[in-house]
Amino acid sequence: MPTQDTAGPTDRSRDGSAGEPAAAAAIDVDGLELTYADGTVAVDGIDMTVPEGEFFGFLGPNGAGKTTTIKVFATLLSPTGGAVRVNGFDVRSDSRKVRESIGYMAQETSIDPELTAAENIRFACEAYGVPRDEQSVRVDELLDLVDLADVADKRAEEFSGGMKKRLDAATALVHRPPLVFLDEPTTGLDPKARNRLWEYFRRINDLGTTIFLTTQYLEEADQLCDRLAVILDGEIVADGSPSELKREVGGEVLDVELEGDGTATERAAAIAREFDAFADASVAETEEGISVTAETAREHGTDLLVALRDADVTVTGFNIRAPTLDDVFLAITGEELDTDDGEVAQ
Ligand SMILES: Nc1ncnc2c1ncn2[C@@H]1O[C@H](COP(=O)(O)OP(=O)(O)OP(=O)(O)O)[C@@H](O)[C@H]1O
Repeated sequence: MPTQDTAGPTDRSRDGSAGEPAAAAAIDVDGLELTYADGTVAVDGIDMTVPEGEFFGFLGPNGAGKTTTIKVFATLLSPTGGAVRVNGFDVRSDSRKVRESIGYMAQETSIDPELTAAENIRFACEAYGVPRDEQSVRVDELLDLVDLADVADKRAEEFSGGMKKRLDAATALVHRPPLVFLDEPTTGLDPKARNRLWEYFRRINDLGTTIFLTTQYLEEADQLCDRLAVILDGEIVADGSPSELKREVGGEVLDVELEGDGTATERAAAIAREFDAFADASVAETEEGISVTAETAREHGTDLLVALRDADVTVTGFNIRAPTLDDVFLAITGEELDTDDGEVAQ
């Protein structure tokens, strides 16, 4: 987000024209709505507050409204309803100040493949108005931060997908913004490259930077985020820390593996739903069989297995475990989060 004069590295002053006091929230959202020109309601009245220093996750399937929301925060789209303050500045009336105080890593990398790693960062320094005499130090610092110092003089076109993403993350940090937006930064990366990026994001957050991350990967949200919100069809349907959300699912999960086709699964699911010992259970059909989440899953799990056997359903395996974020998602939406991995890059 190029600007001429940026806020200094540690300058978090709020000298907005209205002279507002310093806000403790990095992001404050009140009734945000975003309807596109063609009438698509992408964001349908969301409220949220992200305190400074937090690692916040915005989780949802494709098309839920994550990118639209992040674009409003980064002032690339203007809200059609509600109010949003970022680093204390209003996104409508103070958009320049918002842009100066944030870093934004978009879904598509913004690096120039013909430039070297160091040149890409230096270019970003110019674009963000980092003073010339500070640029060399900044370039070295950031190359170190994302472990690209040893390939500083290599052209980005020679880099793997994961290295390009790391370089892209570095370019979003040249002006040392207190808040960084990461829009699905690991989509399409293999697990190893993904893990490495997580390390850098943790490092950036440990240095005090607030992070707002969108992801369709439940494990990513679970591993990284202090708190998260789940968005579905433009509305926030759950929020809290990963452990709070898991607790809300209630009880434990009994996974039952079944022999046979979909008919056996359907019958088993029907039996589990009507099973008296499982009040308020949620039952999902999975690839292997069924998953039953209930307060009494541990206590009465074997009773269900007996009931299944009595109904001639063959159980080939079972396991009782604590809920994961997948179960949270399943409980909220009734569907597993279908992640479209796309191409896999190293
Ligand atoms: N420029 C646009 N004009 C009209 N509708 C749009 C536009 N951009 C996005 N949408 C629609 O708005 C809704 C939310 O899209 P958005 O890209 O914000 O979702 P997302 O959660 O980021 O998904 P993805 O992971 O696919 O990017 C979708 O229905 C999408 O088709």
